[in-house]
Amino acid sequence: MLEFIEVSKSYWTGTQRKVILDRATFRVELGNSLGILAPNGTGKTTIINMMAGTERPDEGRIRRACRVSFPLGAPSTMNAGQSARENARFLARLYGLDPDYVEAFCRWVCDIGEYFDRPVSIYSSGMKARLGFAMLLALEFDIYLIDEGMPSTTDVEFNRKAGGILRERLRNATVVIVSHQAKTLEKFCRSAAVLRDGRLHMFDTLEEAKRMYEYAA
Ligand SMILES: Nc1ncnc2c1ncn2[C@@H]1O[C@H](COP(=O)(O)OP(=O)(O)OP(=O)(O)O)[C@@H](O)[C@H]1O
Repeated sequence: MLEFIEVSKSYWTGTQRKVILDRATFRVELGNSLGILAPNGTGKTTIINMMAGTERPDEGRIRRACRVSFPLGAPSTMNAGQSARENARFLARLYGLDPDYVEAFCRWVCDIGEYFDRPVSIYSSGMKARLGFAMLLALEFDIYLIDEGMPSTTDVEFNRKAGGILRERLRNATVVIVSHQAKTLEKFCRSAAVLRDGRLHMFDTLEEAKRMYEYAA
């Protein structure tokens, strides 16, 4: 279970205070994947980063009683000067896993041929997205954090494979996806929330959340 207790977070923009969360209390229960809907610039990434622990709340507490992932696509998960192979093996050592397994898994998921052994700095954005997804799914977490949906590649086959892997993983794990569009959440989330004016409004179904999101838009 991942719990926010009376969490407040805001930024000073230079002229005013931008409130992301205002004494927000909510829980992500294991087995109940959650989608959070919010317009651009309202704080989705900040909330995901607070869930991951890379951003601190100004006030309140965040309890993680399970293994919570780093966010999918977080730039800090890859060393651009190293190859996908080196990144995968480093990640394996960091998490105490077999480097041969993690390398083989990432090589299979990425499917980027000889580029797997070339530095990440020369990859296209689609290749980086594939590697980010592979590195996240190579590790076992109870809750996977995804910012703005699955990797945005144009490769239909990869998208199908990635969706299949995530669905398989969700038999035993939970996902939190933040997005500005409901379509991104449809495939993977059971319940949903809408972020508005510093509050997270929780709903049992995505349909209910969509109604509030679209009504208030
Ligand atoms: N370190 C910071 N200092 C000041 N303002 C910040 C900082 N980080 C984020 N913000 C502001 O806080 C707001 C929320 O940012 P955040 O990136 O969490 O939003 P988002 O909903 O993920 O946006 P997008 O959908 O555009 O990616 C934005 O207005 C952003 O400019």
